Amino acid sequence: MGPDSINLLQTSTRVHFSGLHLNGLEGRDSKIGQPTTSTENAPRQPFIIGVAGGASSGKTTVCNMIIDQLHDQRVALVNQESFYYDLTDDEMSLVHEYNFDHPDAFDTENLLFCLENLKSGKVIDIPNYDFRAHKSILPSRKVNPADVIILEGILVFHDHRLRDLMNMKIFVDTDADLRLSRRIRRDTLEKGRDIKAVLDQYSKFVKPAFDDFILPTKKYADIIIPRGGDNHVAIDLIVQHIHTKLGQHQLCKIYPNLNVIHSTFQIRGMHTIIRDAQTSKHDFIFYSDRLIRLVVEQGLGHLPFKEKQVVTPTGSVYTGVDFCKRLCGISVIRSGESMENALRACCKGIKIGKILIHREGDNANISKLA
Ligand SMILES: Nc1ncnc2c1ncn2[C@@H]1O[C@H](COP(=O)(O)OP(=O)(O)O)[C@@H](O)[C@H]1O
Ligand SMILES: O=c1ccn([C@@H]2O[C@H](COP(=O)(O)O)[C@@H](O)[C@H]2O)c(=O)[nH]1
Repeated sequence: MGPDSINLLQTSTRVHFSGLHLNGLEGRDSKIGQPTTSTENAPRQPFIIGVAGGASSGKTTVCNMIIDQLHDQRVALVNQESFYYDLTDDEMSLVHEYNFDHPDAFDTENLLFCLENLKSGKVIDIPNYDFRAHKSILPSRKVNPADVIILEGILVFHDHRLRDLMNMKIFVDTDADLRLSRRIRRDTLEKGRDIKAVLDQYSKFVKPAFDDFILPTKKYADIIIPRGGDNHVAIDLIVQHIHTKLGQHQLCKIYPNLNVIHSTFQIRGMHTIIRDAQTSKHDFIFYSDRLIRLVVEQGLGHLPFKEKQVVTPTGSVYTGVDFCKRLCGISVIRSGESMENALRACCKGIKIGKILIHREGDNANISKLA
């Protein structure tokens, strides 16, 4: 662990807190949300997470739990095992002698190439590695650009170029006996291997590679999760952190008093409809009105209020707030007056004034007529 670690958990020498280590995460992912240009269309840098740990430690389980909780974000999952080199015929004939746990078993150059392309917003083709054939088969898997990219695999922290691409590094730390028992169960039941072959591979390659290559990369982790998918506290904290980083909208960096409404599938769905060239005028107006209503409701939430107590029908006192009085709306003529209906629907009896912003002649003098 680096000297700048923030410890939220124990090692033998550190404070025991909750089941999670954060090693200098804060301020690290400065690439996220950094304004490159001032427009909303500027491509947002995806948040790249690396998830490493021994075989059968629960990496996939942890990734799936994170993905489940990031429901309103676009997430791309990339497995390092998709990038195993194809075995040659000679290697196939001696497959029991092949070390699938050595860093050289992976085509790391291709993995880097794919990840860099995905990061820059391109659709990528990921090889489809077949564990029975020990080679990639067609068709490959298309992966679309995403807000969050998760790279999972036993050795994803081994190459510094991969580590450098990551905004967050997670190490799933599960006891060796549990990893072995899960591996025996998985390889015998799901992969149809016999138990002797599984144990031989484990003692010959899996365990030595864990000690020599995987465990030494634990020091690069920002977060170490003991007990993998059983550690709900750790996963909740990770998801919260990702949400915070993704929530830092580009424009908020430039305009600190800008409030960006939290996105949901509903909101993204409506944006999809109003951007679609095929959408009818009727639907465009309907969904624009719904979106505008959300903006108006959100805006009203920022107006001042004062505390107010009321007596409920059951006679108890409820301490609430009173909306501020003397509100009026100003509608800008020629902007389509698009927010008027929503404002009237939200604020009973509100008075709405009109303002015309009018350009006179070619000298760009702007006068306001109310
Ligand atoms: N917390 C857990 N409790 C019980 N079984 C688990 C747990 N986490 C993972 N497993 C099982 O262990 C096996 C390996 O888990 P997986 O998440 O695929 O690990 P990895 O991706 O590290 O190989 C799978 O069969 C999975 O269902
Ligand atoms: O053809 C293969 C390729 C890999 N393995 C083993 O898989 C694990 C890594 O996968 P996890 O999902 O992280 O468990 C690794 O230990 C390899 O030994 C294989 O047996 N055959």
